[in-house]
Amino acid sequence: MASGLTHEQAEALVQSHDPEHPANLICDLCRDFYKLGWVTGTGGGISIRKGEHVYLAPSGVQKERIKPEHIFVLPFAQSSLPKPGSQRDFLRIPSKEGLKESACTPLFWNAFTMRNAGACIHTHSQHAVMLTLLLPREADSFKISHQEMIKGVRLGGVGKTLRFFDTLEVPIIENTADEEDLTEGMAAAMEKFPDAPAILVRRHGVYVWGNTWEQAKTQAECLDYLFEIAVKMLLAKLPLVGDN
Ligand SMILES: CSC[C@@H](O)[C@@H](O)C(=O)COP(=O)(O)O
Ligand SMILES: [Zn+2]
Repeated sequence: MASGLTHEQAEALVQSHDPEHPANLICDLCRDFYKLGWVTGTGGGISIRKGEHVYLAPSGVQKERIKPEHIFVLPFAQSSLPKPGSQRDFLRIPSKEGLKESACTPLFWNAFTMRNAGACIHTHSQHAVMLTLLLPREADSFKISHQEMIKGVRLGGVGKTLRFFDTLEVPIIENTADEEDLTEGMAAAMEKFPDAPAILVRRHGVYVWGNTWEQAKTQAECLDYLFEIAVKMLLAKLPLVGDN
């Protein structure tokens, strides 16, 4: 293997009895996310960075049925965004024929490099998608205030938690034909909105990150709740910002 690891060393990267090991967690969390409708039909997923290792699910597979032996591992030490395919310097590639790393890899990498995130979740939640359809076509962000669940979201996804009287703003970017082509748009939105904890992708879903997998998960839950209630508020013609 290009990484210089022996086969045994590479396999040891994904083999652990610890349920909190990233390779076990990705499988476990994807099963939970599937039940929420976040990763059905192979879409969506989660990547975890632990120290210098980034753990990734395979592309185009039933995410709720992934096993630890299907997990890819990349070194985070690669300073620039890893290029697709062979140019990526994997520490571990699954032996199962035909598996390729998630197409979301460069988007997860945005969260790791630009926010120093420890995990990034991508969902195809219908709450996120409906919200992007109900907001005006020209809107480049979603804003909401005066909701208790805003307090579960962190500044920039990794900073201090927001307060009840803060307005949460999540940028919206346009979808592209291929997942990888969202990479630059996501990075540009993260630069323009440094306080945003997530990026909505119109007609597609959302990317949410956090310092740890626990924080990424709870923030994804708070945001999904806020997207859902915002959809209901818009349908009820209630304003999203303010307490009238
Ligand atoms: C229903 S297919 C959706 C995918 O193309 C994509 O949007 C996605 O989120 C998952 O990409 P994947 O490469 O399977 O991890
Ligand atoms: Zn997707």
